[in-house]
Amino acid sequence: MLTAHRVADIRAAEKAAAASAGWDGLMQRAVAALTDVLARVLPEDAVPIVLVGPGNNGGDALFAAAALCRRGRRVDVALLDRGHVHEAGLAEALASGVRVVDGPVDHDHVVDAVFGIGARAGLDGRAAEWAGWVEGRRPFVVAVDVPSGIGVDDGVRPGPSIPADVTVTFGTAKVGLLVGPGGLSSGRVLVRDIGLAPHLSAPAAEAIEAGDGQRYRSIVPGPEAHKYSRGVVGIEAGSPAYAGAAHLCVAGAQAGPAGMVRFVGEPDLAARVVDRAPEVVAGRGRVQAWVVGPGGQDSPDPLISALADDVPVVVDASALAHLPERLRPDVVLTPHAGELARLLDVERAEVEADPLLSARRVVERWNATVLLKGPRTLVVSPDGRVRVNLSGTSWLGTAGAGDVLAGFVGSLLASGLDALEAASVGAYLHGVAGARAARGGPFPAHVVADELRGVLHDFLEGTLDDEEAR
Ligand SMILES: NC(=O)C1=CN([C@@H]2O[C@H](COP(=O)(O)OP(=O)(O)OC[C@H]3O[C@@H](n4cnc5c(N)ncnc54)[C@H](OP(=O)(O)O)[C@@H]3O)[C@@H](O)[C@H]2O)[C@@H](O)CC1
Ligand SMILES: [K+]
Repeated sequence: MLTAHRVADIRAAEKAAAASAGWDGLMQRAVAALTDVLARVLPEDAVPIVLVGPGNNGGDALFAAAALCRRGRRVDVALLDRGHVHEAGLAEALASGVRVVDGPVDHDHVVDAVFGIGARAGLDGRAAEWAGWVEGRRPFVVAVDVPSGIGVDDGVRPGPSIPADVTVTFGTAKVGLLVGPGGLSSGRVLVRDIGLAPHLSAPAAEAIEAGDGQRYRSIVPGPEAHKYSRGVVGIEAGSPAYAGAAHLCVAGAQAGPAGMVRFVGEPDLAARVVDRAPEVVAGRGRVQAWVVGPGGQDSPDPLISALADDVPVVVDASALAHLPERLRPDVVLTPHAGELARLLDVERAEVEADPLLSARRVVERWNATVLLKGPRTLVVSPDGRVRVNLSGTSWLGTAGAGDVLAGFVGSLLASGLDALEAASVGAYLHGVAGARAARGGPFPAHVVADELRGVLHDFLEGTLDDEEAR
């Protein structure tokens, strides 16, 4: 599990760690980690420019620049403000042969050490000019700890910023490296240990990784299992206009761990679903989780009757327009940004600018778990836990992919995972399945359902490849 913390918690952990390692000791661990990454990701013959701000973030990079020079590399450094700079770092850089220049010119490699966790979101003045230069030239950028200009705790990007290809972050990830525009500006996030772990509080957000399958072995059927013990998922989905949503939702559910899928809907549609998926049982009966809404009619009835069963419910698409006053934590709402904006009666752009805040508002308003679909799908629980999904591919933006996801999450709920786990495992594996499907180029959504089965198997067996999952 990748963990992310808020700045206040990181500062507290640093303080505790510094009590034994000393502040300089901690910084030198960060410097060693940064130097190591820079030496690997920057070509030998490149002359990077290090953009240095006033704080310790700039200090880290000055020491790392010095270390690279001592290894025979050439490094340029530009100082945001000569009057405010990590003096010991600058002295070591100068003594090691770093060249101080006015600013970036024709550099193809940039190390962004303007601001770290002391950053306020949005750049102005000289830092904003540098951001403009980066935007125009598009060099390869390595961010030190965080890309400068983003909100470190929330991933907002209210003004100019310096997007990174790689972010080397110390001790733990920051929430802003994962969510919202900041998450999309951080490139590949490499977390490097500097000894904070024993001092960190509970993470503010987590992201499932390829190696986490062992945690979910409870969904593998035991020797005594039968179809009912594995869980039954009930689906009310599809309509004459969107018959395909019923098929795709069922396909998603069948790819999951539940032992049986029940389908409730118009007799014609139910007959077509069973024709296509003969294992499906049409008609009502006991279920351990419901999925309502994919491609559904504009009616409150499916959600009302699903909620009456008192089992976990996935509420998707058309059903999102019919929420009662209050829900329960075992209800998973699965809006995309536009649907979530409608729930909050705000513009879609407002949701996209700060998805975590927007998702939290819906969680608080309805007391339900929210899975906010997007390039970085978020899952937020009423108990405060947050998961960010890092798997996937832009090719997943395809009609029907959400129907597959809703069915798959329903199946995970029916098998006994709690709402946050079912939603986040579902989003993660759905993303991996999309990435696998995309190896052959664009794909229709039913291929995601086909891939899910194998992806779930590999995840649980511990054989999923981390590279494939990104
Ligand atoms: N502590 C440790 O043990 C370790 C720390 N480490 C490293 O230290 C980094 C944190 O260092 P840091 O605390 O010095 O903060 P950093 O972000 O470099 O500078 C803050 C300064 O910038 C200014 N400023 C901010 N935003 C601005 C804006 N938008 N526009 C203009 N100005 C702005 C801000 O001004 P202020 O907000 O105070 O007015 C303040 O003066 C951390 O990310 C990691 O790299 C590692 O070495 C491991 C050990
Ligand atoms: K930085």
